[in-house]
Amino acid sequence: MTQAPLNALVVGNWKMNGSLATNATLLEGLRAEAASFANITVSVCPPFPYLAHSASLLAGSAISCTAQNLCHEAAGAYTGEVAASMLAELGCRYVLAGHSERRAMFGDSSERVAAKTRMAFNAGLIPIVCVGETLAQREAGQTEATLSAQLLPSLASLSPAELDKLVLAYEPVWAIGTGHVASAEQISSVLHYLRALVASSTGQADIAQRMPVLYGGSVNPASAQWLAKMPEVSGVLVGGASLNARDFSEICRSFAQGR
Ligand SMILES: O=C(CO)COP(=O)(O)O
Repeated sequence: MTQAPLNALVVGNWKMNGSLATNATLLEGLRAEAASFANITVSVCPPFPYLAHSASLLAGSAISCTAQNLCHEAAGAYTGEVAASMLAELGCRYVLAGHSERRAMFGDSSERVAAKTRMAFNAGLIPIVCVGETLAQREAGQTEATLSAQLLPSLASLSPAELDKLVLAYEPVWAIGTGHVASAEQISSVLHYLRALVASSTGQADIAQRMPVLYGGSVNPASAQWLAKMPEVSGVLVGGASLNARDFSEICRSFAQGR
């Protein structure tokens, strides 16, 4: 398997946490450390109401904002939803699509995630499509079938140019917020499978080989040290540890030094 691109991507998913005051402290702390991870791409995902504020606090830095979700339609009568174009206007570079919490709690089917992926590309955003199996699915030997069913609809409508920009995130549900990081062997096997799946379903083997695939699930400064040394891991999607400037900076630094 060819090595993933060297420039790692580390994304901090704040989920539904934060306030104007704590976000300012967190981002100030990150900016103070940013020089130590300048050779990688770092992005944070504030909740929607804080995107503009966070983007203004990050102005002039290399750290970007990613949105946690987007609407599956472009505009119109979708009360409570946020369009991709709005996120682009606020300066978001990436947007998560299909996070397991959205799939499990908010009805994001794989077809809906595919529509969100399309909306993201239409607005010039880069979608980070998240996939991951539950413990029951893993124990039943259904990991690959689950990931395939989650991902294939999103791949179906993409042009080769779009496919070449797509980012995937493998987040096993049983590893999220549990303190239980997947093993290097488990991650390696799934990331290999995902790149093979992209290659076989799109016919774009070269793009599949270089497609960035992140790992997420209880990443902390200690696990980031060995994750950063895995060539097939293009970066990480960090939840809890991204709420602490020191921990998140340390994770970013591991990837900056490991590349
Ligand atoms: O869901 C995640 C990131 O999107 C992972 O969350 P934790 O790092 O808190 O396990």
